[in-house]
Amino acid sequence: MKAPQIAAIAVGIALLAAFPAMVGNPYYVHLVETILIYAIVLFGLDIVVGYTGQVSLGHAGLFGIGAYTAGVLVMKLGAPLWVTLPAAIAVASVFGALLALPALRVTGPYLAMVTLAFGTIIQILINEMSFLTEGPMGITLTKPSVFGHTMDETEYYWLVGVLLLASLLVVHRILRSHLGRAFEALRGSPVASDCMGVSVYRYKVYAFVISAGLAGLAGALYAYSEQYISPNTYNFELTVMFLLAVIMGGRKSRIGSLLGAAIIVLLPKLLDDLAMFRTASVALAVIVAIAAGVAVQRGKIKPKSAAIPVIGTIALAAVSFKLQSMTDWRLSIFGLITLFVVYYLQDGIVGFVRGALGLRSHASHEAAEVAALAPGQQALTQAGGATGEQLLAASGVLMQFGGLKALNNVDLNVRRGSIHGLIGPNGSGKSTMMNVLTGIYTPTAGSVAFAGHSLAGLSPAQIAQRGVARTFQNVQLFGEMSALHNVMVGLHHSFRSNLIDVALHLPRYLREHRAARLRALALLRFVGLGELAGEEARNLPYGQQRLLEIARALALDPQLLLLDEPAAGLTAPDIVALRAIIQKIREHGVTVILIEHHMDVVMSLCDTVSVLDFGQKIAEGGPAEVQANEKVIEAYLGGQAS
Ligand SMILES: Nc1ncnc2c1ncn2[C@@H]1O[C@H](COP(=O)(O)OP(=O)(O)OP(=O)(O)O)[C@@H](O)[C@H]1O
Repeated sequence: MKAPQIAAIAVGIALLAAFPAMVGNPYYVHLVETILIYAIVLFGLDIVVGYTGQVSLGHAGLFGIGAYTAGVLVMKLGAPLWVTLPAAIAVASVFGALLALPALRVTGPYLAMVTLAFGTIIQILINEMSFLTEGPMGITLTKPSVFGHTMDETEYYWLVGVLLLASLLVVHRILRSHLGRAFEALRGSPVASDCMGVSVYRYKVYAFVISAGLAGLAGALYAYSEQYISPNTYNFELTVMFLLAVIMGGRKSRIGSLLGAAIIVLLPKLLDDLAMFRTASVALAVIVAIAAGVAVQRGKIKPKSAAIPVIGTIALAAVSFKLQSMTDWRLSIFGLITLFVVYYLQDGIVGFVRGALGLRSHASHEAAEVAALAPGQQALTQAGGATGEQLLAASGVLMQFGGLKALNNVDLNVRRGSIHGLIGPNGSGKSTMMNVLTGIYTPTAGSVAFAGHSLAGLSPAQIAQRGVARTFQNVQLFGEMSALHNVMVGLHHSFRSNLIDVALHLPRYLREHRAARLRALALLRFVGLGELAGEEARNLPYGQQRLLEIARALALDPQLLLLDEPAAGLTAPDIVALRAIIQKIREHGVTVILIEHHMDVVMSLCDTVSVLDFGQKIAEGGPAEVQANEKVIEAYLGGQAS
């Protein structure tokens, strides 16, 4: 972290700590306390929404579970704070795991509906279970006691501040670690995550559990803060507010969460007070005008797109001076502001400001790090096993989609250390074979054995962990992540660190992180992408995206690498470089199955070539032999051959 950043954080913390003394008014202290508590929920919700890309409308329910766990423990057992907070985290985490179950089956609007139902059920249960929760009457609590001393409003505010900072640090560290990269990867491409050994199922559950734990902690803090809890609080409106706050503040950002929390707490208050609303809307118009001016000048956005937010905020400021009373307009203005932010600032306020000021979310010194990398830094490890022995044996593979036999009784035997070509006309079943070998499709009949062990019943992630890596015909990168982080997802298997190691930055995690980073940089250099290590994958040209997929697959330390049309979309010089890369991969003992339409690439690289046509293997042998095979010529050229 750079010195100005550290100074800014120190000033922020000092201001936060001194706030009660500065304002002196308990109402404002309570307001900021609520913002801090909501921010803890939003840190968690952002993991689910911003990082893994799932929708959750169940977080108000989880927040309520935290509040009621603390409330019930205090009411029934007189439990102290050090019991209620961990209990709230634990109970909410268990419910978070339950909430994750539908996310494993459905996505998008369906998931929104299921999580919404979850939240509603929780609210009803709290209402109905009067023997435990006092039902609609609610539970009254006092501020917590520590060592026999009951905290006052300011002391409790400090406690919330400390827990907010602790949550922020832990969440930030998790999201910067291999766990965070796994969350982000499953948003970018679930199928590629699985094929990198990062189980989509497992990491979705982790994300929901961590997120729920934070909601539980925040709920418990909220119970003490309000000193009264009732089921009405944890309703649909609150859950929508939480979601809006993440979107408005800016997803994948802790500052965005804090900003979002401030908006949802302060905006309704602001709309209650006309004078304050006028001042705030003028301030907003000035800020937006300056930000838009800077962005246009730097060429980040076009004047036309800058005009809409500028005009919108100026119009809002003008309207504020026309209004005589806020009462009738409160909800309409709230709705309009929300609509405006969500529609025009799709990356949220933080995303907009970052874009306008040309700031990057990731550090951009990766390219320099590659340049400084020791020449001997190893990219590939030597794959074990005796060259020439059978590595992969697929026999009698049948893959049926309805009436279509995409693969019909196909045998494929691949020797260790070889480059095995798999060719055939379009639609002949090559990619289907890849998907069968990597566990994405379960074959209708037949068997696949890898290194002497059957792959039957294994998930794609388990097959990847056994040493089978792949690239995809339609590139499947994690678009929002840098090239370096894409490769580091492939190195997920090299981490043994758990949540504690990550949260506390224990030596084991730091060692693994450093090693993985160096290895990823070396892999990028290996495929010639060293200069672009810090670039977001989606911004790379198509050909380089293909090379990045190869680097990511190699990060798995595979014994077998499946390349699905790696030369597609590459220029002639790039194809020459690709050939050299594939040769080097083989020299490291990695076996390669190569699907390719560029026949010169196949013929110059492959030791053996198998040819598929209409799902059946029609020929197999050395490149020259296959090229001269009449059935192959017929398949490729149709009737013209004869
Ligand atoms: N999930 C699926 N559901 C239904 N049909 C499928 C599915 N996947 C593949 N197919 C069909 O199986 C056949 C083989 O497709 P596949 O993609 O394996 O061919 P390919 O040899 O890789 O072709 P190309 O070179 O064009 O990529 C095609 O007819 C395709 O439409």
